[in-house]
Amino acid sequence: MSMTGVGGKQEEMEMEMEMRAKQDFDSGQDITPPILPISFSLYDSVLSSHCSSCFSRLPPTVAHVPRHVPLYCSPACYSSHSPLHSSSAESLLPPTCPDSSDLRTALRLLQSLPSTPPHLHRIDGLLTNHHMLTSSSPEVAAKIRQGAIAMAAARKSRNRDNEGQSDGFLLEEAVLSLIITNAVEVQDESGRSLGIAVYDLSFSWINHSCSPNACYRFSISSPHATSSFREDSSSTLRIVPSVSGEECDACGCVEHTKGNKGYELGPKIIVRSIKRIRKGEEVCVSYTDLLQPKAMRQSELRSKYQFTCSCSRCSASPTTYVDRALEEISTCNLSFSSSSFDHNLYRDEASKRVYSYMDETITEFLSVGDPESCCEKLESILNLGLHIEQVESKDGKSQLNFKLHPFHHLALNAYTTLTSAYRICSSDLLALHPEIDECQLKAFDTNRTSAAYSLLLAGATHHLFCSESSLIASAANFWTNAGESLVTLARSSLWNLFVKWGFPISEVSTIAKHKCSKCSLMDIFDAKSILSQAQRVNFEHISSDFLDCVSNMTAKIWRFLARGCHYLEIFEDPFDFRWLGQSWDFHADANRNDEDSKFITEGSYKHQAQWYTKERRIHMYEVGIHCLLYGGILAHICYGQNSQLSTHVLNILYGVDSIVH
Ligand SMILES: C[S@@+](CC[C@H](N)C(=O)[O-])C[C@H]1O[C@@H](n2cnc3c(N)ncnc32)[C@H](O)[C@@H]1O
Repeated sequence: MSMTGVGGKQEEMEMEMEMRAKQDFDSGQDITPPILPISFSLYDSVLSSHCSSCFSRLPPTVAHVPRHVPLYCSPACYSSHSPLHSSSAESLLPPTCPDSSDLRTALRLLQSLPSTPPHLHRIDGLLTNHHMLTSSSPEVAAKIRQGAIAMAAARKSRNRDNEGQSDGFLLEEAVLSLIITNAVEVQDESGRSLGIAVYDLSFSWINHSCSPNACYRFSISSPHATSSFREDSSSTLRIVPSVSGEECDACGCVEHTKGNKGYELGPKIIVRSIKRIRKGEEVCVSYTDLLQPKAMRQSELRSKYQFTCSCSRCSASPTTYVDRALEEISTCNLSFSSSSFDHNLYRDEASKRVYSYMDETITEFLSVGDPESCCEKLESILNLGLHIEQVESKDGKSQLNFKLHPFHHLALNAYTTLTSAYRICSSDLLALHPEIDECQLKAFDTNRTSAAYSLLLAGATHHLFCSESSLIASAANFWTNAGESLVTLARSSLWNLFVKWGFPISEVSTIAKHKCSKCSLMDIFDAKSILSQAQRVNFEHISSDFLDCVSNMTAKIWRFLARGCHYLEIFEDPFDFRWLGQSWDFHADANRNDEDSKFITEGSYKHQAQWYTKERRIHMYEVGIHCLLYGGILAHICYGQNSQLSTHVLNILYGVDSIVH
């Protein structure tokens, strides 16, 4: 079989497709309806906890389920999905396949195709990149070939009479390549990865940009769910296919949104604008993590999707501020006097070493689960940096020290991990010794440090978001997390400890009683339509009012939150980074005042309790509310009013408001 197949015009098949806006959009508008997948599969690791058809979470079960047997939440899911599972031959895949979700998704798609589709470069309009992928690297080619062999073997044993089998594995290879090129990872509301899905042209023809004007979200709901968070499926597709800027007549193929293979259920995808988009402008989403520096993004896009990104962010000259910050490492020469020495030579080496050290630490934490050791190791690299010796010169050996800039992408990853590692330390302490006061105080303090890291992460990401607005989804998530940490801590029953010791600490009240008189965040958030409000008031004003307000309030608690943590104490303010120059370096003790030193060194734990005042509790609560409201507004813009993140914010703010333990 030829690569471009029989009877097709090669030129036509090899055209690069893209999607363009049918009309003008403001940021925060759905530009597609919820689109059903044409093929999808859960990851092996969640097969026993999630419905294989709609991806919703199953109630916990004690029954032993054999590996790779799909489970369903309802008869509707069973009848929608089970026949395909049986006919696609996926149960005949060798049990040794590592994670077979790619192969299962490919087998399901294959099942609905004619045995010899006319083209292997595009199948059902979707680009396979087969030729590029199989000629790019021997490893990728081998992986595709092995997968194709396993798929062909499974199909062969299903059709014992070998009916419809071709001699080679080209079709299997092409479909597997299509999955690699077009599949997206499906995540639940908490960001947990559940599996992969492939959508029809209306989504799959959207190209990538590192400064995209659109993002996507998933709608996962069980057919029997009574939840009110159903997506509005009445909206229409408001983007059109185009070839090099010219609208093309393929529109007919994208008008249907039910999934062209007849799936009635499955994780739906919705595309939404995150910037203003003019009619006719290309709509792009991101295929990669936008908080990675340029070199990492480019390398991932090249190896996975076979293209070199030339978007505005990648081709900016000089490199954008955000991309410089994400990889900024300061170099300090500890014992070498020659100024002619080229530090850059060692910078790449240092980056690699720091990367593998952090990667190992985080992987170890996720697998072994030792949060204390993880915190110690990550903070040591953040504080002390990495020393590289062995620099030979005419003056002898030298020692260089490399430190991550606080916005370095590895530092941002470290803040995320430290937030959860400190939180786990706190619950471990409470679970072990719930009755011992010292342990409760320690648990409170580790939670305080966790909240401080989440605030620093939100502040740092916000700083980058101000220069690169497509980072809105990260900003929404990090502000929400920071808000949740602070509000939870302010509501915590651990404050009773200080009351017990005779410190008058009143409980925090309802959200409404803490309405801020200086900003209108709560009104904007409470308005039925946040978005039209946000647009009217002008989003930039909302952001700057929020930052003014939250900075003023945080100034009253930051030292308290950061206390006792060497790295956090370096930051005088988690939102003001103007003091960080290009060649930044820090002296951890520089910002610590006498009061702070006393706090760390002096007296018994009861003596220290005087720092935990009702004013601090209230400020903490109010900062938390501000972060949640702002995170909720951002979430609304990038995910929509009924999205899981917006609902989560609402639940924290109002759902459990009356429950103050
Ligand atoms: C999901 S498809 C997108 C639609 C595709 N352009 C088409 O013609 O069908 C992904 C593939 O599109 C191409 N692509 C996507 N974004 C691109 C970009 N920014 N620059 C160059 N090629 C891109 C790459 O070949 C990639 O593997």
